[in-house]
Amino acid sequence: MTHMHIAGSIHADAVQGGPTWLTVPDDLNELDLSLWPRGTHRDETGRVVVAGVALTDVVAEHGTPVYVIDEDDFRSRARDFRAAFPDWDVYYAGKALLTRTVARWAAEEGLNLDVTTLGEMRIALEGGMPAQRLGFHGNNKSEEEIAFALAQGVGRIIVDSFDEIARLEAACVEGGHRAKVLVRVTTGVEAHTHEYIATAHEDQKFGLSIMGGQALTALVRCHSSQYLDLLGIHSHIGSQIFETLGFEVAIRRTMKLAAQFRTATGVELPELDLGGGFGIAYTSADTPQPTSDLAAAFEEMIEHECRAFALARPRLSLEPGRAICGPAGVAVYRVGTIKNVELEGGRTRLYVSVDGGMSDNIRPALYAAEYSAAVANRTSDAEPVLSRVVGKHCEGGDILIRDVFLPSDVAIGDLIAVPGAGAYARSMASNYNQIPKPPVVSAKDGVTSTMLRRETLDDLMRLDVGQ
Ligand SMILES: Cc1ncc(COP(=O)(O)O)c(C=O)c1O
Ligand SMILES: N[C@@H](CCCC[NH3+])C(=O)O
Repeated sequence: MTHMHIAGSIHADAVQGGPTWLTVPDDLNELDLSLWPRGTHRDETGRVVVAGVALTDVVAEHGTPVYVIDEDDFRSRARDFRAAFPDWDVYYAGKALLTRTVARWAAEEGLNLDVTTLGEMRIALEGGMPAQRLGFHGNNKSEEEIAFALAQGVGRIIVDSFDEIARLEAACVEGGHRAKVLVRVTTGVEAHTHEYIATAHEDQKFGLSIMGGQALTALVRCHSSQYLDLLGIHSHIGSQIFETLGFEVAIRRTMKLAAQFRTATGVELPELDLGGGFGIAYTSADTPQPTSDLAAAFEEMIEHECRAFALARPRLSLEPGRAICGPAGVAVYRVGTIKNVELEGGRTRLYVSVDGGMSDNIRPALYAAEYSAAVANRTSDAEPVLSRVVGKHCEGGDILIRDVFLPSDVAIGDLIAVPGAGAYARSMASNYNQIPKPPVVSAKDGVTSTMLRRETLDDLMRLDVGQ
């Protein structure tokens, strides 16, 4: 895979040996506050403080690597969505980060929850999210998962295939249930994001195609089913998206589909879900829109398309994941070894190895995703050097941050803090190289509390039941 910047990029002051968007920072000790949980700062001794807790103290208690989630930051972003989209339903996408505590925060902030598996459903329910506020997704829901969802009274199931519609109807017959459904469609939008996280183009596994006609057929099929209550259309165009153009096209095409459905059945669909995908800043080159601007743009598009197709405004919903939990999270690693590697042209690159890597954050390896970092335990007046933060796995591609400026005196034992780490890092973690997964700790008003404990080697050994 070629290296690409998957979000916005700037092309100023290209750094020799670095990507075009990277600039030499004026002051490494200064944190770019657009990347960190709200209120993050350095204290008088230079330590990075998140939610009133110095990361050195978090590490003293919980070790490294550790994921720290600022509770107030998470809640405030949830509230931003509620305030910006007051009469919409906001489903927090649990795949980004889900623990029972996180489910409780979402429930308390008035969010609903998007779940994709039995495991996510169980954690959501045990965290106190009422079943009727769950939206159940997935392109291959099992009979067991469907039966569980129906028995719990999950609020809506987003169907993704004709096979699933039949499976769902069979489960309704078997359990004596009815199911509320939305049909996930592909709008053909080529979202501007990494190929692996774009989901509205035709040639991929999710949804039923509007262009190919399957979306309308599925809607009519669900509408005529005696076991299903069809609520509407669901579209999710992809993730880490900065431009509203893709959403505009998706809104136009889903509204047109709703109009075609009305022509076919005489019925107007009551709901439209536009999915998630709102991008966040991982580096200073990323400039996401404020949630309120997004909302204004969405409202304008909806109003326009409703008028164009003479449709009543449907009940609307969104599914932001990353935009709520991503900026709330910071990953903290400890530096273990440092190598100065000579490159062509007499240049060198500092390889800084930390005690985690692709097992706790696969995003750089999977999507060439970029991050930034700061030394969290102290300030430094040393000059900035172009560095590469790498993990401890047996893969050359085990790179956490391909290009980042660190102080030239970065040393063994220093703490490297990575902002924007709340979404899709710990939730996508693996045990590659038999590395136990790191803990997730919440922080609020100077106090930390463990949400997910660190896995232990004993946990891993217990799985190995062979002789
Ligand atoms: C159906 C659906 N909804 C919502 C999301 C959440 O996306 P994001 O975290 O980018 O907001 C995803 C993941 O991309 C998804 O697949
Ligand atoms: N996991 C992806 C986004 C896709 C998520 C789910 N549809 C990421 O880290 O960016």
